[in-house]
Amino acid sequence: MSREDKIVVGISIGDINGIGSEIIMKTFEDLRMLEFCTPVIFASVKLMSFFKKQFETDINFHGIDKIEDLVPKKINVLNVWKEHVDVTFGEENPTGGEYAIKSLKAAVEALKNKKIDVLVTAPINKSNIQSESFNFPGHTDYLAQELEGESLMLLISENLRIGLLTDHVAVKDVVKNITRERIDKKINTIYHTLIEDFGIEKPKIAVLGINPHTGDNGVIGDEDDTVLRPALDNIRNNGKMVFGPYAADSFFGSGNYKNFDAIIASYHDQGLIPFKTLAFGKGVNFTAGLNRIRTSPDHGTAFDLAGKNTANFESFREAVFSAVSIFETRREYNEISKKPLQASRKRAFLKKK
Ligand SMILES: NC(=O)c1ccc[n+]([C@@H]2O[C@H](COP(=O)([O-])OP(=O)(O)OC[C@H]3O[C@@H](n4cnc5c(N)ncnc54)[C@H](O)[C@@H]3O)[C@@H](O)[C@H]2O)c1
Ligand SMILES: N[C@H](C(=O)O)[C@H](O)COP(=O)(O)O
Repeated sequence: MSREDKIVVGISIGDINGIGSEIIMKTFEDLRMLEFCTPVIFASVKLMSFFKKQFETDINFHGIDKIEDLVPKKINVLNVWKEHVDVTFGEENPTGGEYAIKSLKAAVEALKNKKIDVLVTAPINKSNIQSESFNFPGHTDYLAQELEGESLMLLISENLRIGLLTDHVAVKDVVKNITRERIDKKINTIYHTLIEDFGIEKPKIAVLGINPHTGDNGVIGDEDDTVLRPALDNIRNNGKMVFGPYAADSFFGSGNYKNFDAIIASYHDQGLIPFKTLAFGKGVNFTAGLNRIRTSPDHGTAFDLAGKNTANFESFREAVFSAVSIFETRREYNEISKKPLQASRKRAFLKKK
């Protein structure tokens, strides 16, 4: 397989009744995208031809039956299935879930076997994907099982990175999931990803509190004092620049978030509400900490817009750019790390980022 040195970007189709197909095609309609990456869409040529007609685009696909046959400078479509599939835009139904998972499983297999360099996932619906063979609340949890490493859901944009201590966890279960072990693992992951994937030499990390006003000395809950503070003190004593816990309510409004390379929120909405308020449409969801790279847009299936040709594709395009950029930064970091005597090269790498 001649890849002409382009990074191979595998793309899972997501829920076929959502906006996934539209944002993928809008992204690759711009043929300049093919100058720095080779896309492979995991779906079927039949299905993609249906979408092409639906959205009246003149995009050209190159159908392949084996990943080894992919061609650089083409928008490759790997036939993961051959049968006709009914698309019913805007409908949450079992077909949408079934084919989303077929596509995702094939793409993750290719990622594990290094047939693709990075994976960019189009959005899935968390309800219709559930089955006996797939019982995960999202991509992050599935990838954490399939790949190696300690995963972290990390939302990134040009000026903001927010990671989550607990991600797809019901609010009633958040507190019991915030353990010393989890805090150590998540901080370790964000620390290493900032250095290795983003080239930041001495990362500064802020952590948001669990309770309102970080508990106000135990008046509104004591977990900030009994669990979070001791864990962060220990991490600090071991040399990492970790700050907080900060009261979450004023952290973004005050502008304090601009002083850090990344912010760790205690639970999903504490982190994702400010992120999506500040960066929606341009943000990227990166599964950090694993031995392979996966990104996705910062939004979901948007069934209300599906089939209408009005969805914004910029976040998906950013997800492709980010995956490629993280892949290159990590590769460079790993190459330099293999030659520890070249310390000056490593310093230069970290400074130039
Ligand atoms: N990466 C993923 O697979 C992913 C991410 C987020 C949500 N989801 C899932 O998607 C489903 C729907 O979730 P939701 O309704 O909470 O969020 P959503 O992001 O699908 O929609 C929220 C709002 O944002 C709008 N919106 C979303 N994407 C847009 C785009 N590209 N252009 C313009 N407007 C856009 C929608 O029209 C809607 O009004 C849920 O099952 C959720 O779990 C999946
Ligand atoms: N929490 C993510 C968001 O709101 O954007 C989303 O649910 C995606 O999760 P996965 O990447 O795990 O599918």
